[in-house]
Amino acid sequence: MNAAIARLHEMAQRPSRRIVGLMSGTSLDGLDVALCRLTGHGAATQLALEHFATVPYDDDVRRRIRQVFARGQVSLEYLTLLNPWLGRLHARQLLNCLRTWQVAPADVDLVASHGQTVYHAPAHQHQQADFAGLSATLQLGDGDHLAQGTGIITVSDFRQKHLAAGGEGAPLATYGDYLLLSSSAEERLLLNLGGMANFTYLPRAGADARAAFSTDTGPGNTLLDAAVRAHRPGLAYDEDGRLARAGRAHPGLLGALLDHPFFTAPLPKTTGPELFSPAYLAAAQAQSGTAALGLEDLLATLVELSAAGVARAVRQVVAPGAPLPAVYTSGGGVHNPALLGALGRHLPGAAFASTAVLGVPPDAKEAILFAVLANEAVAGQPVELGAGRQRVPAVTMGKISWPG
Ligand SMILES: Nc1ncnc2c1ncn2[C@@H]1O[C@H](COP(=O)(O)OP(=O)(O)OP(=O)(O)O)[C@@H](O)[C@H]1O
Ligand SMILES: CC(=O)N[C@H]1[C@@H]2OC[C@@H](O2)[C@@H](O)[C@@H]1O[C@H](C)C(=O)O
Repeated sequence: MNAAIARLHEMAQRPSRRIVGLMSGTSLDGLDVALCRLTGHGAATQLALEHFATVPYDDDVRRRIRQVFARGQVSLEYLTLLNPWLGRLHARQLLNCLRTWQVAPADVDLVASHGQTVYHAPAHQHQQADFAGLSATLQLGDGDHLAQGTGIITVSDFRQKHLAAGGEGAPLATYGDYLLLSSSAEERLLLNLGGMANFTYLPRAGADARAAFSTDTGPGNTLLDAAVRAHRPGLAYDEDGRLARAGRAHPGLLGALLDHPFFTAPLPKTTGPELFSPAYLAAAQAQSGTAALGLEDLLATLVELSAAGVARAVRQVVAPGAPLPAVYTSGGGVHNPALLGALGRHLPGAAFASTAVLGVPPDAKEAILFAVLANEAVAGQPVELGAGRQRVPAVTMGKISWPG
């Protein structure tokens, strides 16, 4: 028998596994690395986060990814080269983390690698008549290169199975959120404020699991970051929302931005920077006569847009007058008081807390979720949330690469 298959068989039967989750999100800020001890599987999964770090990308890495990121037309040669290059980069970044943490690669059971999304094309968003009705998504950072570069069996490319089973390839947070964070005490909304904003709705544990699902709600930080970069080259984002807090939202521009069918489309839905791009912003500015708006007012408006997108989606889940579920926030947006303030205004009466109070550090959550998916791929069963009603297919996800 292949030694890697024997190792997989052995680790699948063990009570616990040590899995490192890797996530490189749409903000291109760096690689999130979460070393997890996962005990059990399915509803019995228990998480102990041993270490977490975000390894920042330098300007050269960001420049290379931006050559293809969310672009309709790219050099096919460049894209082909970027795939193994990112796999090797992520392998080196992971090995550096393990060295710092004094963990031997041989003591890690699995790498769970999301890779870098470079294009997300849900059926409702792309305009390719040849592929009408087909959803697709592409993540780079090849798993074989990670396995070969680290010597650790690697699970990668999680989104393809979700697509193959009828989903949009995202959000995948549903599964891990459901397994780790359902509560019998309360209904929950787990709100992730990354480049895109998305949430998972969790009914009370023990109630009808078929109600659990995740959806994107629109932009999170992506347009804020793009505006800051355009007006203040050298700055990556609006630190602590200082610029946005100094501005006033422009109602005409906000109205033009919200006047997009994405915001009224039924849930669940996914999107990305392909739609919520500088071109979308420029069109709304032209329509509202706000092309010359100052940066502070522009950011104040974009913060309102992100919060309004979240609130509109929440209102599609929660019946009018019904109490709002408890909201737990994660992602880089938790560090932006302007965004949190806007959310408070758009969802009055909601109780907000960070996922940290649930034992999941907000910056580490997405990397942890991929470790959970890899744990299910090896030791679990397809997570059954109900017959695909909310496009949450009952599948295990990820492709397995072994070294050697
Ligand atoms: N101190 C801060 N003040 C304001 N904004 C911040 C701060 N720290 C992080 N952010 C925002 O968070 C972003 C990074 O968020 P995160 O790492 O969650 O995104 P991501 O995982 O790349 O996105 P996605 O979840 O869409 O894939 C930054 O680009 C910035 O906009
Ligand atoms: C295609 C893709 O990479 N989507 C990401 C992105 O970042 C946030 C949002 O858009 C979400 O849909 C998803 O990531 C999380 C981890 C998910 O799948 O749940």
